[in-house]
Amino acid sequence: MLLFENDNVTVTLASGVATVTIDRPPVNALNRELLGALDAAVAAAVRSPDSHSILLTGTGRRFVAGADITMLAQLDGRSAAEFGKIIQGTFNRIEAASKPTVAVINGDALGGGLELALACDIRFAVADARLGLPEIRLGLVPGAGGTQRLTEALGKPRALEMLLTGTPLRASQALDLGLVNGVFDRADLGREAFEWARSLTAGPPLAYAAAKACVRTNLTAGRDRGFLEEVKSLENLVDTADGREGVAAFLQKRAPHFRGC
Ligand SMILES: CCCCCCCCCCCCC[C@H](O)CC(=O)SCCNC(=O)CCNC(=O)[C@H](O)C(C)(C)COP(=O)(O)OP(=O)(O)OC[C@H]1O[C@@H](n2cnc3c(N)ncnc32)[C@H](O)[C@@H]1OP(=O)(O)O
Repeated sequence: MLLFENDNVTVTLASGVATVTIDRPPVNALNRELLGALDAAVAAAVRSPDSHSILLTGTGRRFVAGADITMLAQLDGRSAAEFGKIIQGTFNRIEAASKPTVAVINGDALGGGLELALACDIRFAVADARLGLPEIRLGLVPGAGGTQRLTEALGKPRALEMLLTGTPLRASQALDLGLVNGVFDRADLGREAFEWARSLTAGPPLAYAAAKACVRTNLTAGRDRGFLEEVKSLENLVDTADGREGVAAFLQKRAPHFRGC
């Protein structure tokens, strides 16, 4: 089932999994039009009552090779800052999506491409993918959240090593460092990622959103606020049908049936 379609982005829905596919040959480079379409596509996936998890991937043998450098060359300082705010906004909305998001890294994820993957909750990569932030080699710095999210993911020394050298990680190195959750051969990546996402579809949507909010609160407002978010989430969840259903199903020794309310 097709949830969204435009020149460069489509969203299909199958078995409760929405798949957002970026298609802008030759390397899925990001420009304003693609970011607008990506924003609308992810919003459609989040809005659909039939999607319970969201995959983001690219066509061809590259995930996303970053912002469109040809477009960047036309920018001055003010328009560069404007573009930075646009791309940060899109990626922040992806990070804040109420449903689990999975980056299916089907090839090189460089610059804005890795920044997009970093905005997702889970990352699976194909074995020959490279993941890096080469902006320093352009005399720039990542402007779509990469300096923040890479540091959160790897810690300051490893993040600065990647930021200052611009040298990408191979997928196996990214796995060893915990930057990705899994690495697969190209023939297996799509199926493995889809099955992982589908495994979540019978789960409790409200609790998924709450778990993501708790983690995000720690990252944005600190640990103490994160503890408070946990307590607030439990207070809200326990008064929902799903919050009662999970415990009742356990005590009745049956599978729970969560309905997202
Ligand atoms: C002077 C004013 C500057 C103003 C700057 C303003 C900045 C504001 C930014 C705010 C938001 C920041 C977002 C983000 O942090 C910034 C970025 O993402 S910068 C880009 C980072 N990415 C890269 O540096 C990757 C560059 N590409 C490569 O390393 C290689 O191309 C590759 C992807 C590893 C593939 O290599 P190859 O297989 O050898 O193939 P080619 O190199 O020949 O490429 C094939 C084809 O694709 C074109 N291309 C590749 N990458 C890009 C790209 N990012 N944008 C546009 N086009 C790209 C390449 O030119 C080839 O085209 P062809 O020659 O065939 O027409």
